[in-house]
Amino acid sequence: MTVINRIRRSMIFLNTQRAALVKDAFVYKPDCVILDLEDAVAAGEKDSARIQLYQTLKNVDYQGVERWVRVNALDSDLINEDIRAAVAGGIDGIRLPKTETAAEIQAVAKKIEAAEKEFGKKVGSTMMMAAIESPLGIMNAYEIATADKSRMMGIALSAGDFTRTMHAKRTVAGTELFVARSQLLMAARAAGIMAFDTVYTDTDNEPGFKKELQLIKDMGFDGKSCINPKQIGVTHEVFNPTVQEIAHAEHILEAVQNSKDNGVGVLTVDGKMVDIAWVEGSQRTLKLAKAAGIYKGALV
Ligand SMILES: CC(C)(COP(=O)(O)OP(=O)(O)OC[C@H]1O[C@@H](n2cnc3c(N)ncnc32)[C@H](O)[C@@H]1OP(=O)(O)O)[C@@H](O)C(=O)NCCC(=O)NCCSC(=O)C[C@@](O)(CC(=O)O)C(=O)O
Ligand SMILES: [Mg+2]
Repeated sequence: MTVINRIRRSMIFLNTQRAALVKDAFVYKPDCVILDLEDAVAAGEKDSARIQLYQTLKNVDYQGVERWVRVNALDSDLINEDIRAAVAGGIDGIRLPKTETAAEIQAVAKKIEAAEKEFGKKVGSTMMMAAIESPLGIMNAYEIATADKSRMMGIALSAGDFTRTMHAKRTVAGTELFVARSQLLMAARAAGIMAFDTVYTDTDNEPGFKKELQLIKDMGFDGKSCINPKQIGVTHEVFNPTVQEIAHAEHILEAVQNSKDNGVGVLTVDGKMVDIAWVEGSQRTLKLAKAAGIYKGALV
């Protein structure tokens, strides 16, 4: 699956209403940018933000940073023009906010296909991701994740709207998000697509942000939606495999290979039991490290 064969630790929201924010965001080296036409843009500025979006996509070289557009929701009267401008500008993917059903993904995929045809783009070349922001969306996460097997790159949790619709309160521990995070992750893994965690709004609280990053990395998320450039470096730092994780993964792959040659199934590596079930995770660690430019070995 080519769409997920890429590292996406950080996706930073850029408010398309503000030219100064969108024109050189690539200098912060995020893995992806999300040019926002939805909630960051004031109601009276939607048309000018969309024009700004098109000009940006046409004129700014994002230097390899993947470019996504968060369009307005399917039930808005803005989404058709949002998709046309994004596709005409040559976007990599569309992020649909407030997704609740597979039918919504299929309806948006049709609109994207129509825009690809209208603007002479290869049909199927625009990826999609769904932001899930409500209990109904969480209940339908697997159907959403599998609604379009060729376009869907990932699903993302959006905690601001999720806690609103749950009548819940964001807490430091994140207890209110635990089930939603787990269910969204399981849906993504079962569908074979990527999973992204929600934004962290307390931008001056780096220790708190780091703790949340460690939690979601350990749970299995692929990356995080960000809102401020100062969140990018720390996101990469936490998501990148550590020196110890890289060394341990190498030891496992070498030891399992040797033990296979010697007819041994279970063994001890760095003091811990290991068998064939550890191989895939170790390969993933090394692939991630290679994609991040911190592993040059030949084991993957
Ligand atoms: C929070 C704040 C206003 C703080 O501003 P401040 O200016 O106080 O920040 P400072 O740190 O002082 O900025 C230092 C320098 O960086 C520049 N700079 C700042 N932010 C930048 C950025 N994003 N990109 C590039 N550049 C940036 C700034 O211009 C300055 O440049 P300079 O003046 O040259 O030094 C600002 O960050 C911001 O607007 N963030 C994006 C907010 C946004 O898009 N929200 C919508 C998406 S969430 C949502 O909708 C909820 C969700 O839907 C989520 C989901 O779906 O997942 C759900 O339901 O949960
Ligand atoms: Mg939201």
